[in-house]
Amino acid sequence: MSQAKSMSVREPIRERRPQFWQVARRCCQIAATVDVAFFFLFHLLDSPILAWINVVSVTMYVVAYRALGKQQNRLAITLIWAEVIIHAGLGVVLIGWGSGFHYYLLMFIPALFVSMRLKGAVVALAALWGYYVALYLLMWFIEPLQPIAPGALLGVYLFNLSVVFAMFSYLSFFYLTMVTSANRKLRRMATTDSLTGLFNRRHMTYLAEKELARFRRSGHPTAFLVLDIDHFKTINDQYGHEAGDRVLEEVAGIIKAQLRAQDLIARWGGEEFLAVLPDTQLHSAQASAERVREALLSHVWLTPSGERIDITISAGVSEFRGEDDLNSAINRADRALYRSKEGGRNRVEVETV
Ligand SMILES: Nc1nc2c(ncn2[C@@H]2O[C@H](COP(=O)(O)OP(=O)(O)OP(=O)(O)O)[C@@H](O)[C@H]2O)c(=O)[nH]1
Repeated sequence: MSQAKSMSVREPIRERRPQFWQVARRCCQIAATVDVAFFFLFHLLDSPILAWINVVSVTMYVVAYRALGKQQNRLAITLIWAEVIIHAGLGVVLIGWGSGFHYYLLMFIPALFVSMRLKGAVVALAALWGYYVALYLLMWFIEPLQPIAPGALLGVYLFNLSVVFAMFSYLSFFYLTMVTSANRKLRRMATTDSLTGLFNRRHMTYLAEKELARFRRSGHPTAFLVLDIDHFKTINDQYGHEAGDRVLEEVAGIIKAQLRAQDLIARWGGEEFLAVLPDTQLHSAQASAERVREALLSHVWLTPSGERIDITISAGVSEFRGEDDLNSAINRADRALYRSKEGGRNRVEVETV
C-alpha cells in the first residue's frame, strides 16, 4: 500500500523544469542586488522604514537562493512570493502608486505558469490579480503614508520601471533560448538515429523522396548504396550488445568520413545503412562503396576488453531510373547487396537488371 502510494507520488517540480529553478536562482541574485541599491536610495531620500525593509528583503533572497541550491524549491518560492508581495504592497502604501512598486507583481505572471501546474497557476493568477486591483483601489481612497518629494518619486518610478524592463527582457531572452534549444533537440530526435547520429529511416525516406523529385525534374544521376555489416550477430553474441553498439557507432563514422558532405546517410535498419548520393553515376557510387569497404577493412577494431576483431561490410549499389519510385531503386540495391552476401561478403555488387 505504502509502496503503491510512493509510486504515485508526483515528480518533484525541480526535475520537471530544471531551467526554471536555475533562472529563479539568478533572479534572487538580481533582486537582492536591486534591494541593496534601494537600501541606500531610501536612506538618501530620508525614508528609513523603506530603507530597512530592504535588509529584510535581501535576507529573504539570500535564504531563497540557498534553498534553491538545496532543491528546497517550495520554501524558496514561498519566500520569493512573500518578499515581492509584501515589498510591493509596502512600497505602494508608503510612497504611493506612482512609485511603480506594483510592476514587480506583474513579473510573477509568466513565472506562475512555468513553476506550477495549470490549475494552481490559474488560482494563483486570480489571487495576484485580486491583490493588484485591491492595492490600486486602496490608493484611490488613502494618501501615501510616507510621501516623498515629487522629484524623488519620479526617480523611484523610473528606477523601478527600468528594473522591471530589464528583468522581463532577461526572462524573455531566457525563455526564447530555452524554447529554441528544445525545438532543436526535438527536431534532432525526430530526424536522427540516437546511437549513430545518422538520419533515421523516416527522415531518410523524406529526403530520398525529395532527391527523387529532383532527379525527375533535372535528370541528374542519383545513386543508392545499401551497406550491411557482415555477421554482426556474432559480434553481439560473442562480445555483448554494448560492444555491438560501439561497432555500429564507429561504422557510421567511417561511412560518413568516406562519403561526401552532400551525400545523405541513414541507419536504415539494425546493422544496415543507406546512402543516397546526389549527382553520382553508378560507377562512381561503386567506387565510393569500395572506399567505405576498404576503410572498414583497414580499421583496427577493438572490443571493450581490448581484443582485436575483424569487421567487414557488404554493399549493393543502384541508381534512379526514369520509371522508378523510391522502393524499386532501393530494392535493386538490396538485391545487389544480397549477391554480395551470397558471394562471400566483404564485397560490393552493382545492380544488374
Ligand atoms: N548491438 C546492437 N545490435 C543490433 C542493433 N540492431 C540490430 N542488432 C542486431 O544485429 C543483428 C543482425 O543479425 P542478422 O540479421 O542475422 O545479420 P548478420 O549477423 O549481420 O549476418 P549477415 O547480414 O548475413 O552477414 C541481430 O543480432 C540484431 O539483434 C543495435 O542497435 N545494437
